[in-house]
Amino acid sequence: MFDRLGRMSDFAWQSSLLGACAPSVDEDFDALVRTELSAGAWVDHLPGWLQGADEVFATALQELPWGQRTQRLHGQDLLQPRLTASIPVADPPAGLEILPRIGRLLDARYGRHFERVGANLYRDGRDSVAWHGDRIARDLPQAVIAIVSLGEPRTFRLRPRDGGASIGFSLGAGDLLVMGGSCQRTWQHTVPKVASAGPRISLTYRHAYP
Ligand SMILES: O=C(O)CCC(=O)C(=O)O
Ligand SMILES: [Fe+2]
Repeated sequence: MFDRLGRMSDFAWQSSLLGACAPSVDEDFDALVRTELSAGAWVDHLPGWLQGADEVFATALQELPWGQRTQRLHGQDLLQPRLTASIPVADPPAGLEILPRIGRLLDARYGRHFERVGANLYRDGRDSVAWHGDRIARDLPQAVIAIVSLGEPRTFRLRPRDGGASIGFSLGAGDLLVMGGSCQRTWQHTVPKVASAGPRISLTYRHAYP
């Protein structure tokens, strides 16, 4: 797996040279669009919220403690088809000070205290996450999970847990997508495999689940 990661380091180094600008976000969340889903679930999308996403991508790729974890499927422990890392929002690695700034803005807007960032690295189109509701939030009546997308675009899909048509969002560099209400209980989401894709990192902000 690390040769796949190695190739990406070159990509990150190049994009940080090309696109360097100090990262910032729009504090007013102008241009945010909410989609009401069924059963009290909703999803917010704000394209291009984070300016300087390429620099954040490059730093996150270098500095986060990436690992490939296993998941139990049909009685077998299988490697997950993506790399992951988890850090406290308040204490990011050097160069990622934008992460707590984003956390404070999300806290204020969504009325939660986002404590941890779960980062996911989709090295190419073979990496993915299957249909799921986030386990930690599945038993809560209401939960908010905010995702900031970095790197190359990938499709993020949502579908009602009980069946029905899915809806898709193309998440590009700097996009914010927030799932709320009953979304983790009554809907599922996925980032499906695709024939070809460049590397993407998602930063998933999660609050405490008492
Ligand atoms: O990468 C994404 O946009 C989604 C990640 C996700 O659903 C998860 O980590 O639970
Ligand atoms: Fe998820």
